[in-house]
Amino acid sequence: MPLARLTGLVSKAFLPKPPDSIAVAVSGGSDSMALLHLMHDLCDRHATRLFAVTVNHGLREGAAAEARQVAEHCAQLGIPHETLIWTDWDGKGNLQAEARDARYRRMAEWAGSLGIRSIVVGHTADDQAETVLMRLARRAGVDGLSAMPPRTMRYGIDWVRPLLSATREELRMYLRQRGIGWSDDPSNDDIRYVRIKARKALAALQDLGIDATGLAVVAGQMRDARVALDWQTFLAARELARVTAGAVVLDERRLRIQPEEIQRRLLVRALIWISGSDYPPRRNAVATLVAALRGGQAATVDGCLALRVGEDIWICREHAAVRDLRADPDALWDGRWRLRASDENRTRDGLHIAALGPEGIAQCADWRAAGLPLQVLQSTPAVWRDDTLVAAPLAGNDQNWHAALESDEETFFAGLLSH
Ligand SMILES: Nc1ncnc2c1ncn2[C@@H]1O[C@H](COP(=O)(O)OP(=O)(O)OP(=O)(O)O)[C@@H](O)[C@H]1O
Repeated sequence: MPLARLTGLVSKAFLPKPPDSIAVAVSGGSDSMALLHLMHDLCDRHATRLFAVTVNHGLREGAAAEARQVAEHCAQLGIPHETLIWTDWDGKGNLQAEARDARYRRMAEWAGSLGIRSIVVGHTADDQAETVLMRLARRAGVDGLSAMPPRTMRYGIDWVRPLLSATREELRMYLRQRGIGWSDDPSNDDIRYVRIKARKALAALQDLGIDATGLAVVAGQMRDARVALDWQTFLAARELARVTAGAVVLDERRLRIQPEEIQRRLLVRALIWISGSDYPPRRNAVATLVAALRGGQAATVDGCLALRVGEDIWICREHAAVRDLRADPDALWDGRWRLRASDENRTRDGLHIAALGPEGIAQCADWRAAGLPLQVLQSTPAVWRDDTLVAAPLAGNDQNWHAALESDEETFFAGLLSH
């Protein structure tokens, strides 16, 4: 009897009880229609206000009619429903990915305007298994194979996926038992999409006894392994890492005795924290960087520079990656530095901030007194008037200006645990 199990899955996702108001994202397909009903029952029991939302991407004939059907269905259940229209695609990039991203953004904006902080989505064990297969094809490691998490914070919304261990068939059985219909998206049969290829491959793997539930369990275990690795990386970082002048400094001898995966994770997190990138650098790029450092060489990746200085490895911004940046002196510089003048009355006209770079060092006679490696100092912010250096706070040449990181050492350490 699937009902009790499915009811249990949605209540478990919101223990001890759901928030006062919550939204469910309904495409009109079987997964999200089942989710709509399961959430309706749950919210009824807890007097939670449930809202529903559908995004019409306008990409298929029939999309508007499907959205209308969802709206009518919600009206019968007494659930306020909104259809959001997405017509902004500029023809660039991957349509599927663009549509997904736009969908999440639009739904987040809509929820924010109603004061809703959580949106429930209907990803299933089948979606999870397809994701695992696609990631295997891309030679993913523990992180990639952990597939979709049960919750994600994105665009200020807590996205909840309570059905990750339920199969599509289970949900369809639930709908049939209740006499509820759903729409079938014809693109779900379009073999040009990698996801649909993975779906077909999954069907073929049944003969080997590999099914969606089994692969979803693997994804869950990978997620646990990932959390354990993140903790191990965090504890290692506390032992051997520190932040100085916006750079991450690693004690090379202590780093070397860590398992390779921990070394890699620590380097990756340092690179992400410094570059501000949303994505980790490619595996090959990190492997090349590790090899270079072992050989005592410096290497660059994603606008960052890693170099060996005595017993330490310094990872800093590559000054050339930010040297052309021009901003007003009060702006956030390179996504993480904020400059302040102690004398607020001094004129700022004609000033801009750019990396100190070799040109700045050339105008900074006693930069060595700062005790920082040359390359690190070059990547720090400096105040300029045209080509003339006005202040280089980290080189200590003008006491009137101070530079502070918006994202400090604690943020770096916390970032090691938040994935
Ligand atoms: N157009 C949409 N409008 C609102 N929510 C959507 C939309 N498309 C997807 N979602 C949400 O994201 C979840 C997963 O999306 P996915 O693309 O895997 O689903 P689908 O195959 O389009 O539909 P379903 O999961 O309902 O069968 C859906 O279950 C639903 O909660």
